[in-house]
Amino acid sequence: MAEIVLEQDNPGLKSLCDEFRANNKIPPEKFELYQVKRGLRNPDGTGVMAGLTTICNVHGYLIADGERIPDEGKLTYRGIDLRDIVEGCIAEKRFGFEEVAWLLLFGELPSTEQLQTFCKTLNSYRELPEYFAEDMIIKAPSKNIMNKLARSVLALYSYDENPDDTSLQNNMRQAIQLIARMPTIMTYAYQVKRRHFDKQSMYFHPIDPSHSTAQAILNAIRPDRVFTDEEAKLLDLCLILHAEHGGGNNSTFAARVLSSTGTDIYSSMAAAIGSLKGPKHGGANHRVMMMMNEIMENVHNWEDETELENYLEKIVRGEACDHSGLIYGMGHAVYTLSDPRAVILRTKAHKMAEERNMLKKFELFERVEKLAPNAFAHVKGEMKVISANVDFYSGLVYEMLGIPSDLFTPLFAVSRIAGWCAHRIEEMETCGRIMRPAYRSLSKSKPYISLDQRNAK
Ligand SMILES: CC(=O)SCCNC(=O)CCNC(=O)[C@H](O)C(C)(C)COP(=O)(O)OP(=O)(O)OC[C@H]1O[C@@H](n2cnc3c(N)ncnc32)[C@H](O)[C@@H]1OP(=O)(O)O
Ligand SMILES: O=C([O-])CC(=O)C(=O)O
Repeated sequence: MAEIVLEQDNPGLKSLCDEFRANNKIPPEKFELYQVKRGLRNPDGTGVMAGLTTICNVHGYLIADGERIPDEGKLTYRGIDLRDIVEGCIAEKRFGFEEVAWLLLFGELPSTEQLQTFCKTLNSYRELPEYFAEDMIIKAPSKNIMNKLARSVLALYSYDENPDDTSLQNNMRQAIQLIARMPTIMTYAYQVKRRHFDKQSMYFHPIDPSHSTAQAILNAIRPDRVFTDEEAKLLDLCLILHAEHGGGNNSTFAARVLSSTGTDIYSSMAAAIGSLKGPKHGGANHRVMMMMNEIMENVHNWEDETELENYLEKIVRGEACDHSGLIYGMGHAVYTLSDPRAVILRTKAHKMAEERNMLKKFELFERVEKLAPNAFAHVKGEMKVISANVDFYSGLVYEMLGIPSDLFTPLFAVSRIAGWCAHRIEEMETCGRIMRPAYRSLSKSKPYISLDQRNAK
């Protein structure tokens, strides 16, 4: 008998899938019957309470008489309203991402001296270990930068003399080094991807130790290393907005689940990166731009709301775009009326679009944001309150900053690693019990049949 050719559309592979389908059915009603919290959600859609945290609070609804009442979203880092952090940094004309990373890790805003020391420390760790770029990034390029980020973070284990020590001191050292190195890994991986897959020039500019995280990124991805202070501050704002979102978002939860086993930081951060890559999570910012490009190509009159809504309905029916049935950048597990990060990004995108003569495109985004809930309601028959999430406008802002789409989701990871590390440390220092939920088994007991008897059937 020949072996099965493991290639797309091969009949042998298809028959394996038929075998799987025939033996692996779980009727959807069983979830209700056994009161299984599908997606770890309560019947009203709220998340199952899985832990306690002092790092962040995500507010998206009110509960009255046991019902979820939609509300404007509010996000606080260590108790401080995200909007106040953003406004504070803008008012003082400062970069804010490093301050936020400190706040998330340690629990209080830093003093000037603490902030300066922290920035210097980050800058002194931006360079990767000797031969890391050559051996881990250049030699094995990946067309997906998130994949390369995860692999590189995991590989850092081999370059760490003390990788498995999970004491607070060692976790803190590793966390700060990772926050410092993520931009370098991301930009190197991007350069190698350009050269290898896109057949373009690759450049490794020297790292400037005086740069903030946002400046370091622009310095590394611009061929001429030129960028304005306004551009760097805008990227910094995006990093602030993406740094943290509570313990329950999928990637942070993944980091916490792995950390609860006592495994090393590199394993838990690689898992979080893998989670964030998913199109229902951080990967949505890339999908939004793909979806909007398709809308721009297929909707004849961008100002015709009926034509646009019809197209959005096609997307929800799974007949257009990636056929997932999702309008990317819309909806959220917690937020209902608004995601505060999307509100800030919309304002920024509007201003940038005015300055760059791109208002027509921005207004199309706004129209999609307005019409998506109707399209969703018409197709699904549900009047669910959905609004734009953080991923809806971020790609547009990055695009206007000249940042390639390859980096949209990786930039999310470069920022969110601050939150992931804070949660890992909190999990290990304050919880200390392995996460181990249960799965109800639906399998029926059956005897083992010997190979001869099976063949005789
Ligand atoms: C940083 C972030 O992770 S932000 C989120 C980024 N993700 C996206 O933008 C992808 C599009 N949005 C979605 O897929 C969802 O809204 C999520 C993943 C964000 C939240 O999912 P849930 O909490 O399960 O959403 P919720 O309970 O509100 O939705 C339930 C139903 O509405 C559907 N739905 C929710 N949002 C959308 C959407 N944008 N487009 C189409 N259908 C949607 C869900 O698929 C689900 O349908 P089903 O019951 O037939 O399976
Ligand atoms: O909270 C979530 O489920 C997803 C999200 O917005 C984030 O992680 O920023």
